[in-house]
Amino acid sequence: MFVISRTASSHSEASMHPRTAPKATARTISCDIDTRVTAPGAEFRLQARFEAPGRRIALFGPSGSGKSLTLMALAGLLKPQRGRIEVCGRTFLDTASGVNVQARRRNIGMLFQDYALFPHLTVRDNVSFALKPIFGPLKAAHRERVDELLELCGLTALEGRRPAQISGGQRQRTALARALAPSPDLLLLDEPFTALDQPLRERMRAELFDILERFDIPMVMVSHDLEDVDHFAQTLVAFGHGRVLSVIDYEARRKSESPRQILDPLFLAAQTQAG
Ligand SMILES: Nc1ncnc2c1ncn2[C@@H]1O[C@H](COP(=O)(O)OP(=O)(O)OP(=O)(O)O)[C@@H](O)[C@H]1O
Repeated sequence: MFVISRTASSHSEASMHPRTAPKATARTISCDIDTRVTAPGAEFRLQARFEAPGRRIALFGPSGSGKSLTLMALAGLLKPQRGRIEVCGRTFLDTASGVNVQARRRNIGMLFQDYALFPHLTVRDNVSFALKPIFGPLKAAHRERVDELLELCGLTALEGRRPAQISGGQRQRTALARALAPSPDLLLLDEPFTALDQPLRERMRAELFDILERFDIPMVMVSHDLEDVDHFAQTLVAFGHGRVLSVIDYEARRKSESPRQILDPLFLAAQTQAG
């Protein structure tokens, strides 16, 4: 679907141009779910209701407020007891009519804080994983896509190494390249920078932003980090104690307010609700 410059010598120089115009589908995520998750001696009720426009959506809120569970429901890894989820014009879940699109059919790329790389596979094999047929080698077009992603993410020289033999930032890039390999329609990121030190976090934020823009992929990011939110969010969905407290046009508010002016009251509201 995309052409990546073959002449680029490093990921920072790589250029990628959509061959087609950006997807015209409505870039809205609407979620209205009500479910309980239980663990021995504990139960958590998640009532996440929001409609969020924009290509970069941040789910923001204190620890334990239901952000990751909501992300899992979007991905199809958690089936809510009741509700409806629509992503960019596609209905993924509608419990009233019995619709529940399987996770692997949602065409969603995921990047989690621990990266979940296969430790026994090389960087190249990790990136190729989702494209690999059960038997036989990769198709030529897929091999080319993996080559391009390795180059774009600055991993070509490391393609033969295993996750234990590369740095945290390189692991993060490998996980990102793997998430992008099947040309996902949506990228879900759960605290993707948590494992990185501050200078690397800043660099990876910039690199991820650049890659998302080049691929023109909408994304939903879970974070309770003010700088992550400020770097990425167009729309902010604020969580508190299993509920959505508000949906904010972050980009518009940022024109006249600082991140703290926007985010501090949300944290306060979440704590008040929890208390
Ligand atoms: N599989 C599960 N079974 C039972 N309870 C769970 C399960 N997964 C999460 N929870 C609970 O649900 C609540 C919300 O969890 P969730 O991971 O969505 O929070 P979060 O907002 O993403 O927090 P954090 O920012 O710390 O990751 C927490 O109290 C958590 O302990």
